[in-house]
Amino acid sequence: MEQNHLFPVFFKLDQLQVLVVGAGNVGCEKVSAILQNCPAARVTVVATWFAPEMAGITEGYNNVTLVQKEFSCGDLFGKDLVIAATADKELNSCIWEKAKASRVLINVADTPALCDFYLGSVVQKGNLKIAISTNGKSPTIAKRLKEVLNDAIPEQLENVLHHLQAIRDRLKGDFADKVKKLNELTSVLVSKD
Ligand SMILES: C[C@@]1(CC(=O)O)c2cc3[nH]c(cc4nc(cc5[nH]c(cc(n2)[C@H]1CCC(=O)O)[C@@](C)(CC(=O)O)[C@@H]5CCC(=O)O)C(CC(=O)O)=C4CCC(=O)O)c(CCC(=O)O)c3CC(=O)O
Ligand SMILES: NC(=O)C1=CN([C@@H]2O[C@H](COP(=O)(O)OP(=O)(O)OC[C@H]3O[C@@H](n4cnc5c(N)ncnc54)[C@H](O)[C@@H]3O)[C@@H](O)[C@H]2O)C=CC1
Repeated sequence: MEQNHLFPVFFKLDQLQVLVVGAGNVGCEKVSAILQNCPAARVTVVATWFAPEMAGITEGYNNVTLVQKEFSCGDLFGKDLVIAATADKELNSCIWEKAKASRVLINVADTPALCDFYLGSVVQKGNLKIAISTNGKSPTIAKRLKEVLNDAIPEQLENVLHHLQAIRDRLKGDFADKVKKLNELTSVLVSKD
């Protein structure tokens, strides 16, 4: 079977600078996804025009800056991640070239080959977060699977996480002891009986 070789990580976007170029449907979706996951994300959106929805999506977020202008190389300065979401293929690959030259990680929304990273479909239940990727095969299936998992995961899991954190903080002994105790305590979750 083919395998998905993407390596998943969870970014702290309140400690990083994100640039989104383009504020049409796709730019709006990406900014919305970022803010739903990390309301304190530091985001700059550069676009020649802004879809009206962008105002609503970013309203009240003083960590988001909207700049109406054409993209220029200087926009990448000080950025950690870039999402190119313009409908102009040539411009997207120009942004890609400049990002690579500056060693800024880039996602070109319409061109998987020019993505250093993909956005995932995200299940969120309190402190739990599950990111789903189909290796770019079908984002729609990722979205559906998110809905299935969202329904399947009980709300009470949040309580379990809080209790486990309290136990984890209280456990004495060395690292190996703690690992053993925590594994014993949670074994019931995966027992076959
Ligand atoms: C490779 C990737 C790169 C990236 O964007 O990061 C990528 C690429 C492309 N998406 C396209 C289309 C659509 N994308 C969505 C939706 C989502 N797309 C997302 C991620 C990713 N999309 C990355 C792979 C993730 C993986 O590994 O599975 C999600 C999960 C996360 C997010 O974007 O936040 C989010 C669901 C969020 C949610 O709700 O849970 C829908 C459905 C919808 O909106 O309902 C459609 C229309 C239906 C269709 O075309 O399938 C096109 C064609 C563009 C065109 O034809 O013009 C390309 C380009 C191509 O494939 O060549
Ligand atoms: N990865 C994904 O999830 C998906 C990707 N796409 C792709 O994403 C791309 C964007 O699609 P839409 O948002 O619908 O396009 P759109 O035409 O609605 O918006 C394009 C945006 O780019 C901006 N822009 C254009 N030239 C610019 C420049 N020189 N400098 C700064 N900003 C500039 C415009 O001002 C506008 O805000 C398309 O190529 C589309 O195929 C489409 C659907 C899903």
